[in-house]
Amino acid sequence: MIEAKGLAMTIAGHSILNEMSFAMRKGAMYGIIGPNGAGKSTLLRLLSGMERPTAGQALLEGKPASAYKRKELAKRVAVLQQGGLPAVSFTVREAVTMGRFPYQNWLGEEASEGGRVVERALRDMGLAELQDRRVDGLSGGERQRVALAKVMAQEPELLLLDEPTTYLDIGYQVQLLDTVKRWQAERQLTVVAVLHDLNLAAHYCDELLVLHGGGIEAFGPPSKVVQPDLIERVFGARTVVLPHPETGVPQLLLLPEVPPAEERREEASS
Ligand SMILES: Nc1ncnc2c1ncn2[C@@H]1O[C@H](COP(=O)(O)OP(=O)(O)OP(=O)(O)O)[C@@H](O)[C@H]1O
Repeated sequence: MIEAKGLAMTIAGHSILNEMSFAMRKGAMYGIIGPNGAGKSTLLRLLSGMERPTAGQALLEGKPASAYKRKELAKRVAVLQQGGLPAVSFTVREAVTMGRFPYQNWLGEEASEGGRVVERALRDMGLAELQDRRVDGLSGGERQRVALAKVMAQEPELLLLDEPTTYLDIGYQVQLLDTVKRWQAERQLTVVAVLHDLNLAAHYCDELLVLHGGGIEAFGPPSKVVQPDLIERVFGARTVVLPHPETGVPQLLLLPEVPPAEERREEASS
């Protein structure tokens, strides 16, 4: 589905991504992880065709994104950018319906199919009750759910998500990723998500691509990648990795250098 061949990006004279090559298969979910500034969003923009690499190629189904016509590309690839939707004055339903633009004629019309897809996207993201509210009056988390419903209304084959759980409380983080995962399974959707929460990444992603120092530090299933030595090398954070008691998925616990607050209070009072 996706193939990076010698993909490299230099911005303002700084090499952000060195030549990297990898392949991602159709219907799987991938997490891109790495420290701040590692080039995760840059890589996502290169995969989507929003930016051109300085060297190499990002291929979608064997063709560079630039070889697709705009609407044809939009039927295949949807991108949820960092920060989601801006505070626009459209209603929630109108904003989600905009996701249907690749299927509309020049008058903005399409066959009845579109209405059903929009209904489902609104329902899946828990937005049915908010559908007549204006987007600029919503909270950051509500807007993020509208942004995801809009990209899903686009019915893409490849969904690129840049930190989709930003602004969401833990309940909605899980709801959003559960929904994406169900879509992935039902529709053979390929998902590539930049995720900062490594525990969520380990739970939801089939494979994790770790960016560090301009290159790929590791690429593989969470059980191989989520290891304390790799996490310390890449993020400079000490951790303990334990299997989740119910799922067995590797989960990280942070090991800060300062002892817990409660312990410090007890020491001070004794
Ligand atoms: N237009 C630009 N001009 C100059 N530098 C840029 C530009 N876009 C990105 N960069 C730099 O490229 C590097 C990678 O940025 P990118 O946003 O891809 O990182 P990231 O891994 O997504 O970071 P974060 O986790 O903080 O969101 C950063 O050092 C950033 O400052």
